Amino acid sequence: MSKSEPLFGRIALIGLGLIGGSIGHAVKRAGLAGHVAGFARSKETRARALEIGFIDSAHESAAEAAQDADLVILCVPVGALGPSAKEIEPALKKGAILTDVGSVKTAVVRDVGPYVPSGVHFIPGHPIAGTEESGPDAGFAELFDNRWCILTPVPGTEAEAIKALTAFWEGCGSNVDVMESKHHDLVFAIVSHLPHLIAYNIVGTATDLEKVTQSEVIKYAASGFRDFTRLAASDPTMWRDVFLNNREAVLEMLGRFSEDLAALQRAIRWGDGDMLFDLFTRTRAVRRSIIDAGQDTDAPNFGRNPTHAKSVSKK
Ligand SMILES: NC(=O)C1=CN([C@@H]2O[C@H](COP(=O)(O)OP(=O)(O)OC[C@H]3O[C@@H](n4cnc5c(N)ncnc54)[C@H](O)[C@@H]3O)[C@@H](O)[C@H]2O)C=CC1
Ligand SMILES: O=C(O)C(=O)Cc1ccc(O)cc1
Repeated sequence: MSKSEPLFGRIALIGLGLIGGSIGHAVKRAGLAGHVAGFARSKETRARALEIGFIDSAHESAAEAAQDADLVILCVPVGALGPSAKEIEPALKKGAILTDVGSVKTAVVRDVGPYVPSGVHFIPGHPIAGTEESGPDAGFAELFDNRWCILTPVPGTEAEAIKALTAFWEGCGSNVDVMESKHHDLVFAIVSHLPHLIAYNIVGTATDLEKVTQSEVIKYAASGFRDFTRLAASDPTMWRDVFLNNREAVLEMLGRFSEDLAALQRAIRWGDGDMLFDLFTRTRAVRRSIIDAGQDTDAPNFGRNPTHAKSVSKK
């Protein structure tokens, strides 16, 4: 990513964890802003963000960080987006773009929408990139490279504002798609939210088993189970908020999933090998399609902080 004329004079990051931090790093890498202002609730997080250098100024209130900003990005858990928007409402300047990075979109339109002053362009967003880590040290500039970022503007949003936010995410390394918020929530219920729920559940079930001790689960964990433990290590607050705020779509997908699981249960009970073989053949092809589409989960930066990877390999 080469540096060019900044797209925005002042950017405000509200929330300085994995996503806020990664945006800060990506902005610095590509020179997308003249100044990056940051807000986090804790003094330690603000100090750490300044020390790492992904923000230029740290502020004790979200409103102070958002003051005079051309682009304000809410990077807090979904349940905290509404209260954060309420807090910054009086500080937002006319013509500014307000966006977020929440994993759920319909609830964000509902919760943030009422606090958008006239003349401010509100465009909900969702970068499809992340890891199981959180906090200011988890962020890294490459997180968004070749990943999708979905924008879900409400009808009537100015095209120029959507264009500017698209250019921003492209500057961070992403490819941008636009879709309707309800559709977004349905798609991500199956490709992201349900997989996390299944991971939380299987890891919970395994560690609850009476006859298999927790130490045996840890000792003999095969790679399939290990993959689930990575997802199940994701931030509890973030994922609680995702499930509480995408309830309908997740329950819809969970209903379908349970029916399909019952069919598998029946096939195993009745020794229906053909059914099992046919399904496993179809699912194997899906993995190949993902890799062919360039979304290779084994790519070096998928779900990995390269800084951490380096420090681990040095040991
Ligand atoms: N972690 C991931 O893989 C991805 C997360 N997202 C979304 O990004 C957002 C942020 O997630 P992360 O950066 O991963 O989380 P994080 O836990 O690393 O950072 C969250 C930040 O929000 C602050 N915060 C937490 N509760 C707050 C509250 N009630 N009021 C004000 N500030 C609060 C924290 O102090 C921290 O600065 C979430 O909405 C999540 O759905 C989107 C894509 C991927
Ligand atoms: O770590 C993983 O495997 C992820 O799935 C990352 C992720 C988590 C939540 C999102 O809304 C988008 C991406």
